[in-house]
Amino acid sequence: MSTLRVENLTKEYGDVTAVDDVSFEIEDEFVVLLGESGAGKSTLLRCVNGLTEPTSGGVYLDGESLAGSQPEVGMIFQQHNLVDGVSAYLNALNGSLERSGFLESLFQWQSREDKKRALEALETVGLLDEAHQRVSQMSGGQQQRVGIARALVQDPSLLLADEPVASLDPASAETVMEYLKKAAGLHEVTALVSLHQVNIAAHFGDRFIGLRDGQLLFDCGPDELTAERIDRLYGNVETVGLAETTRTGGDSESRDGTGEQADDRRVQA
Ligand SMILES: Nc1ncnc2c1ncn2[C@@H]1O[C@H](COP(=O)(O)OP(=O)(O)OP(=O)(O)O)[C@@H](O)[C@H]1O
Repeated sequence: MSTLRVENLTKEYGDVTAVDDVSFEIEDEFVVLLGESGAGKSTLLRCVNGLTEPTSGGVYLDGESLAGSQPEVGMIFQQHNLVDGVSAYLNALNGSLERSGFLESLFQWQSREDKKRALEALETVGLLDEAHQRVSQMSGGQQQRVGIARALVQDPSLLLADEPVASLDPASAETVMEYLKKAAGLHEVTALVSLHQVNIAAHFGDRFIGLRDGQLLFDCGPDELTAERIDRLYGNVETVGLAETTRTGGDSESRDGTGEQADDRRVQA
C-alpha cells in the first residue's frame, strides 16, 4: 500500500484556475473524486500521473515527488485507450510496457512473469475465458475491464481512474466498479477514482473528495457524505431522488478541517 500526498496543488490554464490550492493525503483507501463537469477532476488526476505539469504545488508517492510519467501509477481512462484489433490478453499484456519498455513490448518479449500477470489480471476482472477475444468484439463494460487488467499488469502502487464508467449503462457501470474495487483490494493499491454518478460513488467509495471550481469542498468518509454536501457540490441538481432523509444522530467530524458537523441526511448507495 502506498501513500499519495497532494500538496497545495494548483493548475492554471491562462485565466482559468482548473485546480486551486488542493491538498490531501490518501493511504490504503478507495477514494472517489466527485464534482460536476469542469470542477477540475481530470486536471487533478492528470497532475498526479504526470500527464500535466502543475503550476505550483506537488504530488508525492511515499514521500517521493511524482513528476513526469511514473510506472508506479496505473491509469484507467474513460475511453479505454485499448488497441481494438487485438485480443484482451495482448491489451492486458501491454500494461507491462510501462515497466519494461517499448521494444520489449513491440516484439512481445515480455517475460513469462508478465504473461502470467496478464492472465491473472484478466481473471481478476472476470475475463479469463474471453482472453483471446478481440477487444473490438467486446461490450463497453468488458472493454473497460480489460483497461483495468492492463493497469494491473503494470503492477502499480497507485491506481487512478478518470470517469471509468461515464459511458456505460447503469448495470455495466456497477459491474465495472465492482471489479475495479475488487482489483484495488486484491492488489493492495491505493485508488483515486473520479466519478460524477453520486449513487455509484456512494456505493463504492471508502472516502470522498469533493471538488468545486477547482477547490476542495469536502473530504469525508461514507457517513459524512450527506445530501447537503452533495447539493453544495452540484447546486441541488444531481441529488434529486438520491438522498433519503435519515436521522443519524451522529456527531462525526469532517476531515477537511472545518469541524463541520455531518447533517442528518445521507446519500443512500
Ligand atoms: N488543456 C486545457 N486548456 C485550457 N483549459 C483547460 C484545459 N483542460 C481543462 N481546462 C479547463 O479547466 C477546468 C477544469 O477542467 P477538467 O477537465 O479538469 O474538469 P473535470 O471536472 O474533469 O470535468 P469533465 O468531467 O467535464 O472533464 C475547466 O474549466 C476546463 O475548461
